Amino acid sequence: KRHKFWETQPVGQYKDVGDASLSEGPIEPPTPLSEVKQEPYNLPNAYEWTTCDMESAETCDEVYVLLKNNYVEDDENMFRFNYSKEFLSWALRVPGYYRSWHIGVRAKASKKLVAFISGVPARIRVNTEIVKMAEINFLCVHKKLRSKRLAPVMIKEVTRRVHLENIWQAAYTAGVVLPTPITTCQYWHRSLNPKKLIDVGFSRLGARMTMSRTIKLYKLPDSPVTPGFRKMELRDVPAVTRLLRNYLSQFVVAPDLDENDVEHWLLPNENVVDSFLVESPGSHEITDFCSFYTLPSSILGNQNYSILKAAYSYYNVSTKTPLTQLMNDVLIVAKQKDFDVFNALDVMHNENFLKELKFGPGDGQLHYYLYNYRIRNALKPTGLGLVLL
Ligand SMILES: CCCCCCCCCCCCCC(=O)CSCCNC(=O)CCNC(=O)[C@H](O)C(C)(C)COP(=O)(O)OP(=O)(O)OC[C@H]1O[C@@H](n2cnc3c(N)ncnc32)[C@H](O)[C@@H]1OP(=O)(O)O
Ligand SMILES: CCOC(=O)c1cnc2ccc(OC)cc2c1SCCC#N
Repeated sequence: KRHKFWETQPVGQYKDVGDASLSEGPIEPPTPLSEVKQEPYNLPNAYEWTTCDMESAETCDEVYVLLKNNYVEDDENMFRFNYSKEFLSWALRVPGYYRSWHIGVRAKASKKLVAFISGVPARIRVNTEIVKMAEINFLCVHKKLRSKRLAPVMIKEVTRRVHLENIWQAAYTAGVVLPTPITTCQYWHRSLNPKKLIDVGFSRLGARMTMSRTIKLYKLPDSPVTPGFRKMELRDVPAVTRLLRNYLSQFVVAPDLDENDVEHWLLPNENVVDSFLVESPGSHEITDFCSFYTLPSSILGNQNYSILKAAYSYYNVSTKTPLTQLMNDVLIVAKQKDFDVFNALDVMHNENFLKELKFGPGDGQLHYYLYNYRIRNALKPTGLGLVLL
């Protein structure tokens, strides 16, 4: 497949795959800041760049509406992600963020927001190297402006603005195959409300299964079973940071999280992220941690339902409680909070609980990418310790 834009970029090219002579690390060296293009890339005449100040409720709402109507849909156009405003604020206003990396495109005449792309700073460890990167997300062009090569301009502009902050690498995911994934993950889904998932057409009644039999199959206890299982609190940040840093050190690619990052990304934030831990009743030692984020989707073209309430597995650490038991407690809490489905990728140690806890494999894949950074050895999802939103 011809990638007229991606063939020009410092990313692993298909022709490089398997070339052992290429070393791990940056593909291109940094440019002297004085040589980075100072002015924005050109847009078609009718459009103009805008920086989206996500601290402004009005701008946050414009980004929310653009994504709600034009962001990612599944292949059967059954769902479209419906990231909430508070979620977008959380995902974009991260410790040390750059407002200039929240980039919009407006139609000059109407001032309507018609496209968006975002970057947030992150420290990502690749093997033993900790690399300052931009995590790129929420790339979106209005449905009416598709296939006009706007995306490459958006990508070059966010690249330029990231370069101006002396950062030369990025991480991103996509459902589409581009040059060249560092690994490819599978989505898995655990029904919590099987009746709704069947009604919307996502799930089908199994052969020789009645609806009541199916509901019984996915039934969960009313409350978690692990002694000492409780919501994470601010006072837990140091212990959770230690637990998580130790756990993530085993993966080839993982975020390098400090207490500030843990407080932002993992402290419970209503309707955005939920996190729990196991505190040993006797020693008060924190032995396990689990978390999920809330990402609803619009249900497209269904008379009875308009929103799918989905929870997405985030970071989970088990050092004492069996991972399967810990994750079953998370499913119990998600059901209590009226989620319809609990989703997980086959990253980290997730494959150890997926089948036993009645997850089913999805038909979508998620490809992970690094920009301007080559990884020497092919990476399996079990070697990946990074969950992007
Ligand atoms: C050092 C810092 C570096 C920072 C930058 C790092 C890189 C960050 C990269 C971004 C990471 C984003 C991560 C992220 O946000 C998570 S993935 C979600 C992306 N968004 C959506 O799928 C929303 C719905 N779709 C759209 O809005 C449009 O279809 C988009 C805007 C996707 C493409 O608009 P369009 O009107 O449909 O298409 P044209 O404008 O005509 O452009 C066609 C060209 O765009 C390439 N394309 C298509 N989809 C892509 C995708 N998801 N990533 C990268 N490239 C993508 C495509 O291969 C082709 O290039 P090629 O000819 O070479 O093949
Ligand atoms: C019921 C299981 O599917 C989803 O939860 C879901 C919801 N909304 C989407 C919106 C866009 C979309 O585009 C790929 C997929 C979904 C999916 S399946 C992949 C995400 C997971 N897990």
